[in-house]
Amino acid sequence: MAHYDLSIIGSGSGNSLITPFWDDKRVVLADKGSGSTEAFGGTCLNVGCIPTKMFVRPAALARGPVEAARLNVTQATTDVDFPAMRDRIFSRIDAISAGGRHYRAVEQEFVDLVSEKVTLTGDFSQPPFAFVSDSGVHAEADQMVIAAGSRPALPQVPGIHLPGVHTSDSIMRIEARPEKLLIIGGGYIACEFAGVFSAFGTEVIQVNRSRGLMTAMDADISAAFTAEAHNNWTVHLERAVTNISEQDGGLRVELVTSDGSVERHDVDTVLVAIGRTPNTDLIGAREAGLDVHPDGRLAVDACQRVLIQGEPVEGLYALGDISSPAMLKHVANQEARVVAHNLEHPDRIRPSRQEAIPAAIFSFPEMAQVGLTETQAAEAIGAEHLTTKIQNYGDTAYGWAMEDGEGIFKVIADRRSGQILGAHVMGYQASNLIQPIIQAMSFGQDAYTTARGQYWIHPALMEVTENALLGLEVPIPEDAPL
Ligand SMILES: Cc1cc2nc3c(=O)[nH]c(=O)nc-3n(C[C@H](O)[C@H](O)[C@H](O)COP(=O)(O)OP(=O)(O)OC[C@H]3O[C@@H](n4cnc5c(N)ncnc54)[C@H](O)[C@@H]3O)c2cc1C
Ligand SMILES: NC(=O)c1ccc[n+]([C@@H]2O[C@H](COP(=O)([O-])OP(=O)(O)OC[C@H]3O[C@@H](n4cnc5c(N)ncnc54)[C@H](O)[C@@H]3O)[C@@H](O)[C@H]2O)c1
Repeated sequence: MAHYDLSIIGSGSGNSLITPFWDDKRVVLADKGSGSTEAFGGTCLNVGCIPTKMFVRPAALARGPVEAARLNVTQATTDVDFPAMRDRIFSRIDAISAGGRHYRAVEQEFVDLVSEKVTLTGDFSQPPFAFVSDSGVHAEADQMVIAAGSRPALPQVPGIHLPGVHTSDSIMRIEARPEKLLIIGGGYIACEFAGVFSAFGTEVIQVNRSRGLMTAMDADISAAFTAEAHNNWTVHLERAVTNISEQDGGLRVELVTSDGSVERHDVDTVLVAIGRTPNTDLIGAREAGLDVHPDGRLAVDACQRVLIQGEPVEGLYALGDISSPAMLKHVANQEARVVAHNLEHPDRIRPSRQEAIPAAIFSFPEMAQVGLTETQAAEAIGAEHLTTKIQNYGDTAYGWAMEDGEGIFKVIADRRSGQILGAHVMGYQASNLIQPIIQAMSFGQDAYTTARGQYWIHPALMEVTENALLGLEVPIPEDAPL
């Protein structure tokens, strides 16, 4: 069996662990590949954040005439060339993926690349830690990082594997833009693709079993987004998919409503987006004795060390979707930076940052969030101690310029101290407007100091953020900035 200094499973965020520190050591990197092309480089690059947002941008342009009409400008989107767009996007992505594979496999002699599915094997209570590949390649190492990610969850309904039924792994490479697309799910992926394909002219039917969309977000944002989605594409709530079958060259999807009646929709394409499953089963984590949460995530301590019977194992780390409750690339990247440090400095390991984790959903409209929802904040410190402000984009100068009628920026703080507890945004550029709040929460700045301790460019859209902060009822110290 080959022996290495470092073994990594997963070429997404795991790939960034191979810093110059390892140049004179031996590293093995195993990856079975992502998506239908089994590409190197993980989810974000190949089937996740990057290609989706490369579709979101042209979708925003395709919607341009709607805003233009509000502003007395007549424009028309006359064509969306989906195949050309798809080929442009993936010609860039596939080249990056292939270059990354070549760099590790060929140019870096100290790295061995195993392009196969691997499974943990042997005793994991102490080093060396070993895996075996499907074809029988054995490798053991003094330190190991499990960064094997997650995959789309599939509902157990008949017809789920029919051609034409897609997940985010395959929908972006389809031959042609669907005429009629039924999307199952009401979370991040479902809402982003509903925004994209509806902008391209596809008839979108979004089906969710709960009473709203994006229900994990603050209730005000979830309600506002659900109302907007109803205006922009067809939304059917409180329905469960029970069957998918082939029908007249297309697909027939059967739904059961909350009162038990059955609905049928004939479409050409289905997208399933009901959450993601951590890949602990694919690596045989339970069989190797590693602690696994009930939801399938690997259990780790604050320093990302994997737990066995509640105790951290020295030199055995996990990061990203396989262990993190927040399946987000910026979270996986931060954890990778921490794990890279801990691998290189086992005598002074550090914890990963779990505070003020933000997220954005690049749908139409865009949404962003950081910190606690109002419900969570009330549970945490008592509703009587909260102050909240919902700032309409439309009540600021740039909002007038946009004739914006939908954008809202909600901020929540502790009225006793001015500590910001959370922010929740829906509207144009939500992912950017929220950044000063992320910064304030990360550096412990109170709401008033954040608002008045700096200039805000007038009349930029960022005045939405400033005004939201100024709308909170928080203490203003005597010597506060003016
Ligand atoms: C459609 C979509 C859009 C997204 N958009 C965003 C976004 O806008 N912003 C954001 O922050 N996050 C987004 N995410 C989430 C983000 O992509 C993930 O959180 C992130 O990529 C996880 O990185 P990772 O390194 O943990 O796993 P991955 O990048 O998934 O890497 C894991 C790798 O391990 C390999 N692997 C798994 N099991 C084995 C095995 N047994 N043997 C060998 N190899 C194995 C996999 O093939 C994969 O290549 C999106 C996700 C999806 C699906
Ligand atoms: N912009 C981003 O940052 C971004 C984009 C895409 C994905 N992601 C990450 O990927 C994760 C997975 O995304 P997702 O949209 O698949 O999951 P999600 O958890 O965001 O949403 C899942 C949705 O599916 C519904 N659902 C669950 N089980 C169901 C069932 N059996 N039948 C019908 N509906 C069901 C849920 O009610 C929910 O609306 C996200 O949670 C997020 O962490 C992030």
